[in-house]
Amino acid sequence: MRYAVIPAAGRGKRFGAKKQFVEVNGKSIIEFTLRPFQESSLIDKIIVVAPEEFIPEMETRVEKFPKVESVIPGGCERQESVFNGLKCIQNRCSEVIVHDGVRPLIARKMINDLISAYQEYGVEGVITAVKPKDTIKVVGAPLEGSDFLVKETLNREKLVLVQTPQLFNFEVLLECHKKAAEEGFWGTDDASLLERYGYTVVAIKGNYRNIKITTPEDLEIFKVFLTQFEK
Ligand SMILES: Nc1ccn([C@@H]2O[C@H](COP(=O)(O)OP(=O)(O)OP(=O)(O)O)[C@@H](O)[C@H]2O)c(=O)n1
Ligand SMILES: C[C@](O)(CO)[C@H](O)COP(=O)(O)O
Repeated sequence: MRYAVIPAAGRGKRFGAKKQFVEVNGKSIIEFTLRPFQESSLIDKIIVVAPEEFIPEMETRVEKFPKVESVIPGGCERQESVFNGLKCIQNRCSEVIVHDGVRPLIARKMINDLISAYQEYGVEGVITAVKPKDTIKVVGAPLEGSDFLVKETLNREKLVLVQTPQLFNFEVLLECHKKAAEEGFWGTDDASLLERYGYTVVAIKGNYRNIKITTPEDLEIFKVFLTQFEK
């Protein structure tokens, strides 16, 4: 059984609102995100993770997606929200795709590519990533009046910008989440937990259009990409 766990329990501090519920053309961001999972024949069930006090609102938003098995409460951090999702499908799932609720431009092809790569490479995790286009520097505490003190420049040929969806062997991901919780380790994505505990993760090409709506300008970019998506 292949589940998708969709963490959508963020508070939207950087955006200034719960962006998963923001509407564009009469549809909320979470609805855009769920559609390809609902329509994919390769996904059996979906778990949506929501802020506890917004579970009723989320349940209304997901009514038109019959694959959504349940809407469950999230935690303080994204990692805790995903962990809650994993715990509720324990013993019923062999593979799990984790995808941010606020990456609404995921295409069905990306889900297919991820699953094909997982089957082809036989590794514990497959993620999606794109190459950085800008120069990336490490910074330290700012000098007075500046924003950052520049320390060094990284070789971008060795870097990728990681997206979701990410696909994992369910038991491995659950075990890694348990260990991380015990150790108090917090990763900014799920693959970082597998890396920490010695499992193999490979990356396949993501898509520059698969943006994460984080700050208000991302919503403007989403609207532009959406017009192209729907053409
Ligand atoms: N405790 C949390 C925090 C985040 N998320 C989800 O993880 C994804 C990526 O999180 P992010 O973009 O950081 O969203 P927010 O946490 O809402 O943003 P901020 O950090 O600005 O509050 C989003 O789908 C978000 O809803 C979650 O399920 N539980
Ligand atoms: C998981 C993720 O989308 C990969 O890029 C990202 O790390 C989530 O970060 P956020 O700060 O929780 O939005």
